[in-house]
Formats: sequence, C-alpha cells, structure tokens
Amino acid sequence: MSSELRTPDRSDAEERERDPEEGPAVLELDGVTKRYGDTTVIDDLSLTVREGELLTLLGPSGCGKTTTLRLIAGLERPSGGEIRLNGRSVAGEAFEPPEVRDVGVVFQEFALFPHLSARENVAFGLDGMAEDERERRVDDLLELVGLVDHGDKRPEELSGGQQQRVALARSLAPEPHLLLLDEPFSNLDVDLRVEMREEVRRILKEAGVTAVSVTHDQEEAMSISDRVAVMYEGQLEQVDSPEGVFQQPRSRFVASFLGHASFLSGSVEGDAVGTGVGDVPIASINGLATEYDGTDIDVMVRPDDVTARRPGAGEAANGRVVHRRYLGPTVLYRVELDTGDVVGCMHNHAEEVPLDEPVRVELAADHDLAWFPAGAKRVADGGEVLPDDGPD
Ligand SMILES: Nc1ncnc2c1ncn2[C@@H]1O[C@H](COP(=O)(O)OP(=O)(O)OP(=O)(O)O)[C@@H](O)[C@H]1O
Repeated sequence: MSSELRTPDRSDAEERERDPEEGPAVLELDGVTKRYGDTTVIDDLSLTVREGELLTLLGPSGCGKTTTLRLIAGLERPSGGEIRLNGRSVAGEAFEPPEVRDVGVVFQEFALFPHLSARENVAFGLDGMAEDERERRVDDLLELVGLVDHGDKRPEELSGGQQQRVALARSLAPEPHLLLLDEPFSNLDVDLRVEMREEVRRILKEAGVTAVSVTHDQEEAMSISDRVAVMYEGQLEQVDSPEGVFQQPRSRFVASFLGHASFLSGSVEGDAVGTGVGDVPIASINGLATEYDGTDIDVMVRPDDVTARRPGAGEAANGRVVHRRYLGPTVLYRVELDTGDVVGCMHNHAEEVPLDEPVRVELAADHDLAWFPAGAKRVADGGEVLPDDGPD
C-alpha cells in the first residue's frame, strides 16, 4: 500500500474493530427531522458515527433509511435538526452541497461507466492529480479490492461481485471522510451476497474508512457492521452492536425484526421466574433482580435457546409440537407449552421430534436472556418501561 492512501495497517484496523465507539465523531445527526408536506418521514433522529466505524441503518421498507442517507449526502435538506461532519455543520442553519461534503456514495446499481475499463472507472474522480501518483493510487486500490488482474476489463466483462469491487474502489479513490453504501448487495445473487459481505467489510476495515450502510436484511446488517441502528417509521428503535440488537433488544419490534423471537410469560418469585419451561434463575436474565419480585414479565428466547425432545423415563412433558418447518440443514418447530405460550425451537435432523406428541422443552441458552415487563412494548437502557407509542 502506498502512504498516500488512508490505509492503516492491519493492527490499526483490528484495534478499531475491537472498540469502534472510541475515537472522534465523523458524523453526527442531532434531532434530524424530514417532512414531505404533512408527512414526517424522519422524526427527531440523533446518531453519532465514530472514525473507522461501520454502522448499518436497518429497517423495513419505507422506514426512512434511504432518506437518512440522502440527508447525510446532502441530496436532501432536513426540515429540522442539524447534521455535522467532522464537527462542521453541513445541514441545519447552514447548508453544504453534496460536492463539498467529502462524502462518497456506493449506489445499489454500482453506477459504473460502461465504456471505461475498471482502472479508468477507479481513476475517475482523481482528476487534477499528477499522472504517476494517480496510477499508483489506482494500483493500490485495485490491489485492495483484489482486481489487479482485471484492471483493463470493462464492466460488462466483469462479474457482479467484481463490478461491486470496482464501485467500491472508485468511491474510496478520493479518500472520502465518510462512505455511504445504499443497499450495496441487493443486486447480487444469494451466494455472492454472502461472500461480498465479508469482502466489503475487509476492504472498508483495511482502508480504515468510516461508513454508513443501509439495508433491510438483518443477516447482512449483523454480519458487516460494528453497530446496527434499527429504524421504524422514521425513528431509531435501538443502536447497538450486532449481538446487542439480536440478544438484548430494547423493543419487541427489534426483537422480532432481527429474527424469530418467542416470549415465555412468567412471574418473578424470589431469585427465579416461573415459566412454561420451569424456573429460570433471574441471574440468567439480563438486568433482572430481586427488586422485581412479583412482577409479571416476558422472557425473550430465540429458537437456538430452546430444545425439545421426547421426555426421558421419569420426566414430565411440558409441551407439544404444533408446527414443523423444514429449513434445509435445520428444522424450526413451534411448540405449545402447557402454559399456552408458543415458542420457536431450532433442531438439526438428528434431533427431530414428532408433530403433535408431548415433548419436554428446556432452555439451552449460553448467554443472558432479554426480558420485557408483561405487555410493555419497549424498555429503556436502564430497564424502565417506556410509553407504548411504538410498534408491536
Ligand atoms: N420525495 C419524497 N416525497 C414524498 N415522500 C417521500 C419522498 N421520498 C421518500 N418519501 C417517503 O418517505 C418514507 C421513507 O422512504 P425511504 O425511501 O427513506 O424508506 P426506506 O426505508 O429507504 O425504504 P426502502 O427499503 O423501501 O428503500 C416512505 O414512506 C416514502 O414514501
């Protein structure tokens, strides 16, 4: 790598990966609102992205992800609030147009110039740079994205994944302070998508670039991001590490949007919660303590946290399999517990259990479980219940 590229060595990249919340703020959204006529599509959104961090905006179609990206790029003006880049206000009282924001964008459709080679596409935007320096920069970028041997090919001669690498290299060429990626994998087929997630993360980390990506695909968000910002109806539901949003959701919407979630109802009694799968120690439930004694709660479990099997000798069944869904390598069961709760449960084929027969369901979680007060849609970081004005 040449020293002209902002490409810290591997140990720097790994350092950032370990603790992305350290370091200066590159992007700050402060109470940002966007209205079209009477419709509010972004509602009081605040978010900080730190240097070297890869953050993904994740949410269902229409929740405002692309609008947020366009506001950051300067393609839209906010109706209220402020956006700062490296501490400089770019939208709010003042407005800085996109071309001076030093923000790169990788579009869904890659937007490569069809008549230019990969090398020329990457070099585009480096006008004004001395030719030998530009050539060196392009060489470095082609190496970074693994396309050294394909520089002379035009986009139509490259695979989808290779085109995406060119698009990424082109966006990185002018060394933007912030890179925005709009659904970067949506035009790739499934296998390639999974491969390119790893590759794009490696490239961004190696380049040490700060990036905000947008997707509605939970798996993608969790596999490429340092932090995931889950959006719903123009608001941020939760901003957390992939493990945080998956295992410790702060709202039932986040719990269900990130994957299959079931809820075990129970009541806190002393140091345990009585549920349909037996007593669960409060020590294995995140943030639960004896002060909640007597409180009715719902413990969230993922299919991997639960097992179901035929009862052994002297064991009582506590549920019945009511649904079986074949998923290829695994089977997802729905089990109705004697208490009436229905829980999802994932098994491999060696552990198949018959439909309709009594089974013994047990918890097998290797991490602390999340919980919500009975009926509450969301909880704050401190555990207190928030008003039920959000989605289910
Ligand atoms: N120019 C516009 N005028 C009016 N409404 C708009 C405009 N642009 C977006 N919207 C509305 O704002 C809301 C958020 O749109 P946005 O494209 O940001 O959502 P999204 O989360 O990116 O969705 P998707 O995943 O489907 O791309 C939608 O209800 C959309 O109809």
